[in-house]
Amino acid sequence: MKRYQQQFNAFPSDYLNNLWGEIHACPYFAINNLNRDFVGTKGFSVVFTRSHLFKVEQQFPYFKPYLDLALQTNCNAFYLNPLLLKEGSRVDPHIDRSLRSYCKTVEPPAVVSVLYVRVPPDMEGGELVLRSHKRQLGQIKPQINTLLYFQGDLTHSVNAVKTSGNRLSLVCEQYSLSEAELQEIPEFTVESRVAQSPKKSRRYT
Ligand SMILES: O=C(O)CCC(=O)C(=O)O
Ligand SMILES: [Fe+2]
Repeated sequence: MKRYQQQFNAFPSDYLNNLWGEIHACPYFAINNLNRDFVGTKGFSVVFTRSHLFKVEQQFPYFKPYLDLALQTNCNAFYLNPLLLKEGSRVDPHIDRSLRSYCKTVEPPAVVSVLYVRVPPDMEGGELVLRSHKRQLGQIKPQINTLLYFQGDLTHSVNAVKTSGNRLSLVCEQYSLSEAELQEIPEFTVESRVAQSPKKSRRYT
């Protein structure tokens, strides 16, 4: 694969509207606690292995068309997250490696797929910047209904959104793990601030 590639007009437009509605209606959809790099964003995450793809499709049927198209056959573990940015939100430079909380030795994903579900018209800011060893490879201006794939070991960031409106992307980190690593990954679990038990959730009082 090239370092990144884009597939334009990936889905029928009613699918994007459906995704938008379903993600907002989902009880897990809440202020993100992904990590400090995600500033002012909302979302939730579904962690699953290929053997439990059927569970994702059962519990979140609206993700199925995306998964059917975007999942790579050589990958066996996935971290799927809808991500909402509004005016002032940004994502600081990082390499996706969300499965590290389950398995310390995990390498970055083989590939990351991103579908742009909604983007404010005439959005200023909000570009995805891809880098390899400090060298900028591309600055991608999100377009609705574009499915982007990028090599999973690239450092990337999202510039602060300067326009009002919503930038919703559906991101999937796709890993090709060894059998031993795969044992450490939950077969199916949802991560959300909403799903945290009262004991675990931090309170700022
Ligand atoms: O929405 C994007 O363009 C990328 C978001 C991102 O980097 C992530 O969710 O890890
Ligand atoms: Fe990322």
